Amino acid sequence: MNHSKNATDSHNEDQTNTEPTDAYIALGSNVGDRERLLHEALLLIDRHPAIQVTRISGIYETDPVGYTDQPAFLNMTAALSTTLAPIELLHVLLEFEQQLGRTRDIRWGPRTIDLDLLLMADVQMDEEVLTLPHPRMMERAFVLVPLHEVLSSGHPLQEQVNQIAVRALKDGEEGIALWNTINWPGASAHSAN
Ligand SMILES: Nc1ncnc2c1ncn2[C@@H]1O[C@H](COP(=O)(O)OP(=O)(O)OP(=O)(O)O)[C@@H](O)[C@H]1O
Ligand SMILES: Nc1nc2c(c(=O)[nH]1)N=C(CO)CN2
Repeated sequence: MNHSKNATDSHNEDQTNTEPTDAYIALGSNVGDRERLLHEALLLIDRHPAIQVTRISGIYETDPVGYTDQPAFLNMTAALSTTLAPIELLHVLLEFEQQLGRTRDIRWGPRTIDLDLLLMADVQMDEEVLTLPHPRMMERAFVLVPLHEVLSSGHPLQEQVNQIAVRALKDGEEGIALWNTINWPGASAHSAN
């Protein structure tokens, strides 16, 4: 990736944080060309001057959870490095959801793309507009299975995430199966570096 990501870029005028921070996001899609939408979302995110996609997981096909009368999802996760503050990153993700045709009709219902912010360094906050860590992530195998592929070694949640993910894959009861991997330029395995 040869995008300019310096702090003087016009997209960065509101930036409050100049040190890059690790963040983890979950991506989901169950409407339209699901795989293309995930790929488009990653490209939009990586092209943002203050964000770099550093690792991506495989893509998993998953049974719908919560509201079950809807098509299967494709889910994946990505590790990011960003100089944005948490709320700024959330707004960028919400803007990209809009660009990719996201509408909000049924809670937990079908969507072209869902971009959830899971973790951002050791930030903890509990506001309606942004709760970190994501309040439902530890109960969602469709998040934890791909997350265990990209979580940095030594991350405080690594052991817990790995345990749940390995159990979900072994039991085979969570309706999760590896679907594909995205061909990401410069990627070795699932790394986007
Ligand atoms: N960690 C977070 N990541 C993304 N959105 C969040 C987060 N915390 C709070 N929100 C808020 O939740 C709102 C609704 O998000 P969204 O429609 O994607 O929910 P959902 O994906 O249907 O359900 P869930 O939140 O259970 O994943 C967003 O507009 C955002 O302001
Ligand atoms: N399998 C699966 N189920 C879901 C998903 C999702 O991404 N994958 N997202 C939801 C709302 O965030 C609700 N249910």
